Amino acid sequence: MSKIQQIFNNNKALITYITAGDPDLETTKDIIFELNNDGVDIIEIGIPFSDPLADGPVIQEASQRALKNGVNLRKIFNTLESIKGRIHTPLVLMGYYNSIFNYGEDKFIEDCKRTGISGVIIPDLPFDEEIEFYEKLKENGIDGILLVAPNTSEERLKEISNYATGFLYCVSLMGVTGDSRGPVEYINEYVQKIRKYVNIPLAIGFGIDTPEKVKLIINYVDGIIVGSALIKIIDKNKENKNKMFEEIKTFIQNLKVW
Ligand SMILES: O=P(O)(O)OC[C@@H](O)[C@@H](O)c1c[nH]c2ccccc12
Repeated sequence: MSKIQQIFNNNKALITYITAGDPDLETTKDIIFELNNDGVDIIEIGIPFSDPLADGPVIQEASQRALKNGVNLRKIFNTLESIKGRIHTPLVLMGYYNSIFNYGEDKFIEDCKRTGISGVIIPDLPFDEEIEFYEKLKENGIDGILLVAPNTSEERLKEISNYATGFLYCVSLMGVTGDSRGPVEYINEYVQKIRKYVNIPLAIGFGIDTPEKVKLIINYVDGIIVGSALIKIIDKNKENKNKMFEEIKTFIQNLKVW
């Protein structure tokens, strides 16, 4: 059982997303330590990209800020290398396929392994577009985390169940990240449909930004993913890191309603 899957043993998981290099990589490092100490269960680290199709304005802007700072995958891996062994929370790298393709798939996998990355999420790379890549990840002990959306067919869920590892990322609505309409009222039905075919943990993300929302959905799922709301806290406090870490701590504590 992978490190990620173990997290879900008798435990609901709080998964948080940050964009690497926003506001800068040194701060990203400190934020990772903070989240690690605050009891976050899995940390998603986003590779900034110029054309982030699935992202709403908050994460788009975080990406822009990071890119302006010259952040790239090589520098992200260097940062990860420097904290290796000091973080117990599993780390998941999330990025668009273009960044990984340009970096080189094999080099990417090697560097994930070298820096202790537990999983990878590539929202624009369905498993059957690059089966070999996903198999290579698995051979190297890295979970290739797949996504489903409310319009994913039962046929497709069946196929996905053969490949999905770690947890399944269930997008809460047809939209982009940070869409505060999510999660939707049909969460119970949505999750039950998926569970008919998929027997790994289900985590839901997109639009989860308050403890009230978490309370509404936590009983149906195995984990929740929070991104934009955290990015807002980081951006708002970028001139005062102590305040940033204080606010992150409180935010995380309040989200853990279970
Ligand atoms: O920002 P939100 O609405 O809290 O959703 C999580 C999301 O940010 C994170 O998992 C994510 C960031 N970029 C993505 C692209 C596709 C899918 C998911 C993501």
